[in-house]
Amino acid sequence: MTAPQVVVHRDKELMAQAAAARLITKIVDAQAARGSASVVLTGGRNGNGLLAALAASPARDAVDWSRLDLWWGDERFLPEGHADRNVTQAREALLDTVELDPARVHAMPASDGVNGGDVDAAAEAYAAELARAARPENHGAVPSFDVLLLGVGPDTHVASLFPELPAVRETERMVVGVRGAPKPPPVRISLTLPAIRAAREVWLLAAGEDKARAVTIALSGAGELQAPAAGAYGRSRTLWLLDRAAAAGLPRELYPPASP
Ligand SMILES: O=C1O[C@H](COP(=O)(O)O)[C@@H](O)[C@H](O)[C@H]1O
Repeated sequence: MTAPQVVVHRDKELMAQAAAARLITKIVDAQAARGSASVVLTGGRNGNGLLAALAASPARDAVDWSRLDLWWGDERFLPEGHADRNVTQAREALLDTVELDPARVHAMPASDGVNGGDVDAAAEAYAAELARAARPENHGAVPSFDVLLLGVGPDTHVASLFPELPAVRETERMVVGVRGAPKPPPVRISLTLPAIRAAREVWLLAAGEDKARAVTIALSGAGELQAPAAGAYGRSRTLWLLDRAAAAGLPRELYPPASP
């Protein structure tokens, strides 16, 4: 477990731009070191804000997009192309504007795909795809993602791991089907906490007043069953990227000294 590091930016626009710059650097460094990079995307407002900022950044041309594997931390289990699917929103924000290798874009299954409406079968299929991509040196059933992004929900959910639902208790499987999510749609697919913790770096994004309570709870010692964001950490680094509004409830000792 890595201790959380907190960075606070002035507002959500600056947070998105700074996170995009950070992600570009991380991808370029991973590609220089290992030939390719892998990133797990998140849905939600802050995740899409980061992708839009990346699309607008001139530095995006420093990335070799054809040597980037993209995975998803969760997906709303809806038909292919549905406007509420995280992959649809990511395509609109960034993916359709860069030269990705389609074989390296690992979208989670749709509800009208080969598994039909069986969300458990769809979750198993995604787990199998992750397992095929894992290398022996990864020591697990998922690749060692370079960066795994997570938007933090106002209820402290991350990916589609909601407080007290069975998915957040999962300790064996890497991907699960989720039913009864309190945020629509109720049926989803999610990486589990063990899969999230296989990442080298986990970056949690939260901006806006409506996230302040969740951020304070998750960073103040709450348990992961009650506050799933508290259980999300990376092997080398856990970074909380916030704006001032989301950081407003943090106790002084958690607030970074050099914040504006
Ligand atoms: O439904 C979801 O919500 C969370 C958080 O979204 P936000 O809009 O409150 O920032 C997101 O992380 C997740 O991927 C998504 O499916």
